Parts: sequence; C-alpha cells; structure tokens
Amino acid sequence: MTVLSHTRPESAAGHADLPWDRARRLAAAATLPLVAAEVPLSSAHGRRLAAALRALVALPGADVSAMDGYAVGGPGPWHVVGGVLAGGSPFPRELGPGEAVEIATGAAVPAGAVCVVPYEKTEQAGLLVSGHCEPGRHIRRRGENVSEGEVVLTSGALVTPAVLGLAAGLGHDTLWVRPRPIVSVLVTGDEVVGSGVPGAGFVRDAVGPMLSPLIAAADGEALPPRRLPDGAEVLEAALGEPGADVVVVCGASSKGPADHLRGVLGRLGAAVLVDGVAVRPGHPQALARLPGGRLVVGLPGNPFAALAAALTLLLPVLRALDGRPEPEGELSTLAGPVRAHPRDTRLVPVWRSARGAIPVGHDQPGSLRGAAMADALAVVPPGWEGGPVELLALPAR
Ligand SMILES: Nc1nc2c(c(=O)[nH]1)N[C@H]1C(S)=C(S)[C@@H](COP(=O)(O)OP(=O)(O)OC[C@H]3O[C@@H](n4cnc5c(N)ncnc54)[C@H](O)[C@@H]3O)O[C@H]1N2
Ligand code: MOO
Repeated sequence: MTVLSHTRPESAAGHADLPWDRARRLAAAATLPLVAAEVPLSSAHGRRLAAALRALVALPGADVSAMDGYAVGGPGPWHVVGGVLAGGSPFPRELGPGEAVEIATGAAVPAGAVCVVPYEKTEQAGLLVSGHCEPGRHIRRRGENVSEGEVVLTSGALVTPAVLGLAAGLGHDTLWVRPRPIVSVLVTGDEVVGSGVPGAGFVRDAVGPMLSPLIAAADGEALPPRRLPDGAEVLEAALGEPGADVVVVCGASSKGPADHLRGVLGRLGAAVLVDGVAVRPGHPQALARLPGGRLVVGLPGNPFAALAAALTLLLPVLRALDGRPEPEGELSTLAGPVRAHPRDTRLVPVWRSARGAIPVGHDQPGSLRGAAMADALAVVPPGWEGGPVELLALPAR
C-alpha cells in the first residue's frame, strides 16, 4: 500500500536513503551461511559444497592400461605369458624382457612393463607378438589425474552432474552441502488478484510469478506466493509463521506513519538493516532481521521496482545464506543515451551486444516491459557522466 510522503530522500524518521552499493553490501553481509548437512550424492545435485572436495583415492588408483593390447617388457618380439582383465587378478610377477601380457583397458599394468602396444599396432604369430614399444606409451600412471588427498573443488562450488560423477569416482557416497534457503513470498494489496484479467481498479499480481523463478535461479526454494489483503494484523501473523529462512514482502513498503511493514517489523522487534535505498526504481525497499534470525526483505509494489529491489537486496541475501561471495561485477559501456540521476543510482534495463549494453526503454517502475526485453540491468551511479557501468544479469530461467 502506498503511503503518501513528501519527504524523499529524507524520510519522516529523519534519515536519508542508503547509497545503492552500500545497501547491496549490507545485504551480502546480513547473514551467515545456513548450517551444512551431509547428504547422499543423489540428494546433492544443484546444491553448493559446504566443504572442500578431497580425493579419497588416487585417480587412476594404480598404473593401468589405456588400451586393449599387450603390456610388454623391453624391446620385442615378445612371448605372451599371460593375460589381465580390468577387475581381474593382477599379473603375479614382474614382467621380464621379451615377455608380454595380454591386457584390457583399465587393467593393472604388471611391474616391469615398459609400454602397452594396442592390438592394431602388433603382428601376432601364435604366442609371439611383435611391434614398436615407445616407453610409457598407453600406461595411465597412478594419481596422474588426481592424487590421493588432493582438493579438487573448493567450498561453495555448485554440485553439477559432472561434480557428482567426480565425487563418486573419488570414493564419496555423501557430500557436505548447504541446504537451499527457503523463501516465503507474501504479496500484499487489496487490489492485487492472482489469476485472470483484472477488473477495473484491480491489478494482476505480476510479482509472485516473477519471484519464484528468480529465487530458484539464485539457488533458493520459493514457497508458493501467498496474497495478503492490506492490514497490519494479517501481515504480522504471516511474518511470525515459521518455515522460511527469508520472508519477502511485496507492497506496503513505503515509509511513514501508516506504513504497515515498518510498523509490524517494529512490533515484532526486528532490527532494520536497510530502510530505503537511493535508487530508481525501488527506493522504498527494506531489509530487516526478526528476533529469531529470519530475514525480511521488503520490495516495493511496483513490479519493475520490485525486480530492481530483489536484485539489490534479496539475491545478495540468498548468496550469503548459500555461503557464496558476491560475483565479480561485469562492466560494459552503454551503447545508447542514458541520463543519470543527480542523487540516486539508476537501474536501467539493457540488452548486451557486441557494441555495448543497449538501453531497451520501457523502464517505468510500474511496468516490466523493458525488463522482459532486457538481459541485464545497468547500474548507472548518481551523477554518472559516461564510462563503463556495472551490469546485473537478469536470470534467463
Ligand atoms: N508520496 C509518495 N508516494 C510514493 C512514493 C514516495 O516516495 N512518496 N514512492 C512511490 C514508489 S517509488 C513506489 S515503488 C510505491 C511503493 O509503494 P508500496 O510498496 O506500498 O506498493 P503499493 O502502493 O501497494 O503498490 C504500488 C503500485 O504497484 C501496484 N502493485 C502492488 N503490488 C503489485 C503486484 N503484486 N503486482 C502488480 N502490481 C502491483 C499497485 O497497484 C500500485 O499501482 O509507492 C510510490 N508512492
Ligand atoms: O520503487 Mo518506485 O519507483 O522507485 O517504483
């Protein structure tokens, strides 16, 4: 619900909106990572490692053949004196000069073998084999890919399908990972409807459908958005409900005496970390910590302002809960006219191209039209007069 206020940028409480970058840094530092859990490999996909991944075995675990053929001792021709298969018994003694052992890919190469000659590079006459042996050729040495105890991935790495395969190959059955932060989304406003074409005086909820995938793209798990009517009591009750690490409240974000979100946060004894940001759009955003530790992110009701605020406060909070550092800022020139604001940072929808970031327009706070055409928001600092700007990627899915 909008609260009429003529006090921007200085609020009724007498404080100025925070500079945008400071607000983002406060959000990134607002919480410790969630407590890690040890889960089976099958449950770890898509999570972040909470501890370095170490090799429990060397890879390969022994000197093994890289080809099907003959492991040979010294220069040829060689007498075939046995055979070894992957998973079978190793050859029981050292291979002497002039001796060969028929060998399968992956089988342990006998001691004394100088190289492996693939079948197709040999000539065979009964048990006599000849061919050219290049010392060391086609033998994968123990630990040549990974040595035992080596750290192959550091804490914070995303567990991809390849990481699961690597972890299994290195002998792991479980991994220590961070749980997905659970995010509850409360969409407030008597005028907001959840489906269909809105009647006169109503608007269709544009924020709930946007936030769930945005949160998923940031490794969070969004509970189904809940629509709440305007009113302090219902908001207070919803904020007090357990089950989420972060509660996002959309709407009711403006400052002032009739502001439900701030009033409710005060009654709940929350510590307010961010109370208004010098950014356009999205200035009435807020971040607070409830006494139990749960974080509350307040997003403005205007949908593009809500998206800009989510990128400013919500995504850094989700990264912090996941134990991930803030990403390196991507810089780009702007390939189109953009006017800076004298005091506020502007977040401008752009499309990244070889020429630079092209402003796509349609960037009014109440409309997602520009953001839907864009793949990033350009961060245009107050008083900017040209030069590269930071880009905040808009998750594609
Ligand atoms: N006197 C002042 N008035 C306003 C100021 C100000 O500084 N002084 N700031 C403006 C800005 S900027 C914003 S943003 C809004 C924020 O207000 P609220 O967070 O309380 O949001 P509402 O008033 O409920 O809604 C604003 C606007 O967005 C529409 N809306 C709300 N929720 C949704 C939704 N889920 N999906 C689509 N559209 C939504 C709502 O109908 C309003 O049109 O305050 C300004 N006013
Ligand atoms: O947050 Mo408002 O413009 O900045 O929509």
